[in-house]
Amino acid sequence: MAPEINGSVVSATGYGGDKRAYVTFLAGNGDYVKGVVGLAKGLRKGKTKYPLVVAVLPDVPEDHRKELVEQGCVVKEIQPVYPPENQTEFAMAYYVINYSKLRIWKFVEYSKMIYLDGDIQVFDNIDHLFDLPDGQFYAVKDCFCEKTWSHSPQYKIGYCQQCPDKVTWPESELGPKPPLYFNAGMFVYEPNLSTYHNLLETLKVVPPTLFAEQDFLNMYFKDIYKPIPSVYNLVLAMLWRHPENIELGQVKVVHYCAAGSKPWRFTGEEENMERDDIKMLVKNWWDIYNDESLDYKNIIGDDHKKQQTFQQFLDALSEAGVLPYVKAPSAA
Ligand SMILES: O=c1ccn([C@@H]2O[C@H](COP(=O)(O)OP(=O)(O)O)[C@@H](O)[C@H]2O)c(=O)[nH]1
Ligand SMILES: OC[C@H]1O[C@H](O[C@@H]2[C@@H](O)[C@H](O)[C@@H](O)[C@H](O)[C@@H]2O)[C@H](O)[C@@H](O)[C@H]1O
Ligand SMILES: [Mn+2]
Repeated sequence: MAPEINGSVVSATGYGGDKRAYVTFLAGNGDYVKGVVGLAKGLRKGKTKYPLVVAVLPDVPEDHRKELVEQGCVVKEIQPVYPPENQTEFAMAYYVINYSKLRIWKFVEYSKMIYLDGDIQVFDNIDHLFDLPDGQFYAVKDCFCEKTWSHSPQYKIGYCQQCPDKVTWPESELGPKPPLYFNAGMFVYEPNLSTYHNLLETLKVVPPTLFAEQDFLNMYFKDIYKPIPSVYNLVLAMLWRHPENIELGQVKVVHYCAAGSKPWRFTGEEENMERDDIKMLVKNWWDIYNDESLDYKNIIGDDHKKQQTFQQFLDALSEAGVLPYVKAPSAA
């Protein structure tokens, strides 16, 4: 039995025991904070049992952090991670900041986490994914058919893992078929300090490529990557690229990554944004974002709020190294 401090359980290894949480990443002082607020409210609507941790870069302003705490998020500041100097053109210039996502491997006060991009919405309870067997890296297969892939060999020959029989991979010209490739907007993983340090050391010697940290994570975890169904991360382009692979009514998680699809910036002018299913998914996102009954302040009673504040106080002490991870006594 782990030792106790002031009646609170301290996990024996200073690690998270069976502590679980969702985690997302927020950078800059722009409008992605709306995505994270929407995600917090969507997880609450699905009655998740677990908190949402937000890893924020130093450039996230105080008012955005305050809004996230008021929405019940656990805000943790991280330092940026930059890839080695290189002339690489990323598919999107801003992808360079996405390497900072790697900091989430050091959140070892949690034993298992589900990472979700800030442009993702969860429309159903997916807590059961935390029960997937340890030791694997779970994520959804990506699609190579969008223009963002136009510099890749896959795109140039019309090959996509979503329909591997459509174009046979030309082994004689391009070598062995690439391993299955996941979209890094959503994944189930276990924080671990030695993995964290090894990720950062490996990054120093791996030249950056088109899809930045997504490519890097695919290379790093290729031996333990386990695909999970697209219902857990609907990359929107699947709706027009591989409709035969999608049953929209079954989708639990939607990833607004297609060009022009970010709900909080939606104009409907970009290609495919005039589609009825896209307009419906954007409306579904706004319905949650605007639903005041899902605001944290309207959900909890005062004693829970005190408990939340006390836990954040303990988190701060543990983060400062004053205490190993300490779990506040349950309010129940
Ligand atoms: O200005 C930015 C750009 C990105 N992000 C975070 O980085 C993630 C990955 O970027 P994005 O989702 O735009 O990439 P995509 O999935 O569209 O390729 C976002 O979801 C946010 O969580 C952010 O906070 N601010
Ligand atoms: O930094 C690289 C990013 O690569 C991925 O986004 C891509 C990918 O999904 C392509 O397949 C789509 O075509 C494209 O639109 C989309 O931007 C991740 O979603 C994101 O979290 C992040 O890792
Ligand atoms: Mn995304």
